[in-house]
Amino acid sequence: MKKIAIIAKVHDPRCLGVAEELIDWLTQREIVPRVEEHLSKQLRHPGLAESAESSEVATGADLVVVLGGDGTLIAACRMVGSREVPILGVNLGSLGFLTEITLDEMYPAMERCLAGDFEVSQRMMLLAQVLRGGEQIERHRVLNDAVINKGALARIVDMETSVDGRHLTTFKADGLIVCTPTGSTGYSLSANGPIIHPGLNCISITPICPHTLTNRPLVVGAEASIAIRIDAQEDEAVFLTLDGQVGVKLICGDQVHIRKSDHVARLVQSRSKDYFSVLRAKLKWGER
Ligand SMILES: NC(=O)c1ccc[n+]([C@@H]2O[C@H](COP(=O)([O-])OP(=O)(O)OC[C@H]3O[C@@H](n4cnc5c(N)ncnc54)[C@H](O)[C@@H]3O)[C@@H](O)[C@H]2O)c1
Ligand SMILES: Nc1ncnc2c1ncn2[C@@H]1O[C@H](COP(=O)(O)OP(=O)(O)OP(=O)(O)O)[C@@H](O)[C@H]1O
Repeated sequence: MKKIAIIAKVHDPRCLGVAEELIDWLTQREIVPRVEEHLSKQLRHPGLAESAESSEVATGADLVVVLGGDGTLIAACRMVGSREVPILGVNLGSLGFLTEITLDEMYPAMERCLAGDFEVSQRMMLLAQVLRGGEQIERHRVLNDAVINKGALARIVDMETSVDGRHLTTFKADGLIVCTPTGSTGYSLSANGPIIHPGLNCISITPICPHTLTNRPLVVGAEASIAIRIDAQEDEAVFLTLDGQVGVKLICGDQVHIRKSDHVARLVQSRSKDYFSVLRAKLKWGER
């Protein structure tokens, strides 16, 4: 393993410091890492790392090291895109549900990665498309979720939803979360969605505050094709938010199509913890 990319949380002095140390460590092993331009500009010795645009930082890499929190890891998955490069997430954020390697574990984990001795957890992602007047105007890959949400005005949004071309229901709600098993512990969890083990391949459709006594989150198969038609007044703001980080303004009649991506994210696993211990430690699951 010779080509390593480093993606660090922006404007974070702690992440910058750890990145500097990691670059020194890699330099001693005759590896020239690649970093994003914003990080390169802040390094004390920028010559020790190649610099690339965010969209290119993972090109040709054997491993991507993420220094930050869950948000940085999610953003890194978008930068990796379809390349399926293994991602080692080192938690320098607050929760660190997805970035499960601690700073103490970073160098032993790096040693193992360089020796090719590591396991990855393969995570399904979703592809979300927005169609306006039958034309695709947006296309995004997400690790966690695609969320339709109303704007500031407190009006219900009507979302006519079908699965594999069959009518499911018209959700009347504040919004709708369509998430992967990885994303099930994010926003969907807050909307009473189920916790889904990331080893499964499936999609959860979780309404946000539906105005009914009977709606419950629905889990469909990974091959399902979900279509949601937005029915809102002209002056109402409705948004599609991808992984909580990219926003698209929707208008009445827009169709949001969501299905499994052809590509997976590959997260390097910690040797010291498993998914259930992370659930207990980070989300206090099962505590009473
Ligand atoms: N009410 C909510 O719970 C709510 C609202 C908006 C977004 N979100 C989630 O935040 C995600 C974006 O994360 P961010 O860090 O960029 O935004 P953020 O900084 O707003 O973080 C939200 C929190 O969710 C945690 N988180 C993110 N993905 C997770 C996952 N898969 N499992 C468990 N915890 C997770 C983060 O560590 C953070 O503590 C979105 O994809 C969405 O799932 C949650
Ligand atoms: N390199 C990067 N490229 C793009 N966006 C980034 C990058 N680093 C951080 N971000 C953005 O900064 C936000 C905050 O980062 P992050 O979530 O990692 O920190 P945190 O809130 O401290 O940690 P946690 O998510 O574990 O609570 C992310 O949602 C992401 O949008």
